[in-house]
Amino acid sequence: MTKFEDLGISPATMRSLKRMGFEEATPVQAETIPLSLENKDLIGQAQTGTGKTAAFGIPLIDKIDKDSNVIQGIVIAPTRELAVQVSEELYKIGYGKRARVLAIYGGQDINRQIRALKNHPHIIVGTPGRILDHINRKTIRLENIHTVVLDEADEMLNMGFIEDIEAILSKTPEERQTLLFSATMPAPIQRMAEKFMKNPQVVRVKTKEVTVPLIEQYYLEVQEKSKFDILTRLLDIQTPELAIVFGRTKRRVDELSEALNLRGYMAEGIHGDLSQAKRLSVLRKFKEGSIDVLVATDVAARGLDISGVTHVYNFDIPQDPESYVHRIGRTGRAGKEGVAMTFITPREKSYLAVVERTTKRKMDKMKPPTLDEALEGQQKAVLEKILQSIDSNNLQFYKHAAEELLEQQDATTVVAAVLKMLTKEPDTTPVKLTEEKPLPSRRDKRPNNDRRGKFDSRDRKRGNYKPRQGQGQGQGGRRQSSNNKSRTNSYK
Ligand SMILES: Nc1ncnc2c1ncn2[C@@H]1O[C@H](COP(=O)(O)OP(=O)(O)OP(=O)(O)O)[C@@H](O)[C@H]1O
Ligand SMILES: [Mg+2]
Repeated sequence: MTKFEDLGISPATMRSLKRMGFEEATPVQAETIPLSLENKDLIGQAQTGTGKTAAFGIPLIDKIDKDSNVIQGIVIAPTRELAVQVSEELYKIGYGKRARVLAIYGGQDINRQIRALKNHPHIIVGTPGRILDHINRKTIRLENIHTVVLDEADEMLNMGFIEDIEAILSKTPEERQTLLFSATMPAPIQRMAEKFMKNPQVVRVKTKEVTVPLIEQYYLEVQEKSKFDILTRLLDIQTPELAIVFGRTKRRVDELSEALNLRGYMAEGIHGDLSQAKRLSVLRKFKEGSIDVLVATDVAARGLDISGVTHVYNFDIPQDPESYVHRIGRTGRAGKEGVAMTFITPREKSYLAVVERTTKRKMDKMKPPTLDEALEGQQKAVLEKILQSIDSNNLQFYKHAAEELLEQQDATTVVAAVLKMLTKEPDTTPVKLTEEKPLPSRRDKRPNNDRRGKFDSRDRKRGNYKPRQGQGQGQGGRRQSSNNKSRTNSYK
């Protein structure tokens, strides 16, 4: 275990860390902070939820000249929600030093951002499209930048974002420090990244698995049309504290959240077509627990740190194995446990092996639960609640009525009636879900014993390499149009 004191961090930042309750550095922090303080370029790859934000944030803040009124560091993140979250964490890290951090992202009034920029932030955290807008309007100047961070670097350098990133980097000084962080770093992306960097040190925290060992991983073989009933049964049995259900498209997310509400779950959806105000309010409600199921496209797959997420359900298998790693990484964070369940339709079965090859871990097969099992699950949840209520020992007011009832009926009958009343019977209200096309079957396209590498390159040449559909990262036209381009990190 490494103490922050031993990493060469300033007393002002140490004060912030103390206030945040950080006692020891996580492995990725211990390895990268000293290098970063020496201004080395870095590629940092470490599992989800292991503190990469503070790994780049602590040295970034520490190197700020507080008395200078220019922008000195810039962090680029793929989604608006992540930009907000990272800026909040940097604000906390910079609290001791009184560093000024500003988030600028699409969907927020640009004039408001221009006014905020007049307060001379030291660090900007933003999404690529909006940062470029400000550069073009000359409302931000990057000539005094000493550090550029690409959070979720592989996502930032995939085909959808690369042009924006190149444009931003070209406006920063040559001698800048460039830091790239992500839980995944496919080799082609890493090679591309190194072009932007000077002798980058690659720090990979040595662990066997790409995913977090504390996340239990299951898959269920299901027919497309039975997915929804199975999802609700799982929710009834597993009774997550907070759950995220990932769907492939925006339409899917809308339909799923509506269907969940019809069956009595408190669910809301988040995707790139919603207004920014709506996106932030859904996320806030989820964090506060006033909704307990968040239905999301991959817009919520990366970086979001929401404590209390105990379960992730991949209602649709993700479009690339990296996305699987990030989606399930919304649970099992900062040493907590989590459960991830992935639905696989018969035609998509070959993708399972690809995901497992990427994560270097086998998923356990789970049988889809039956209605009776769902009922049992709900009953168990009620029993637990009753036991909790007994523990809280606040029952005096009810005891007289209980005694009267027990004079008329035997105890087992009374308790059974109470259980029946409290148990939510599995709801089978019919719902409408448009069927989602399965990912193209890998087997169908691979003639004879052709190995995957060949399949892959041919597929790419034909332009038949599936871009992500409809997840809309909310970067405005730029991102939308680039969505049609192929990604470099899809299933290989
Ligand atoms: N040294 C530390 N001690 C205690 N908690 C920490 C420490 N470092 C980070 N954390 C907390 O751990 C959680 C996860 O951190 P963070 O979001 O930076 O993970 P990440 O590695 O960026 O994950 P992802 O790959 O999903 O983006 C956060 O709530 C953060 O505040
Ligand atoms: Mg992160």
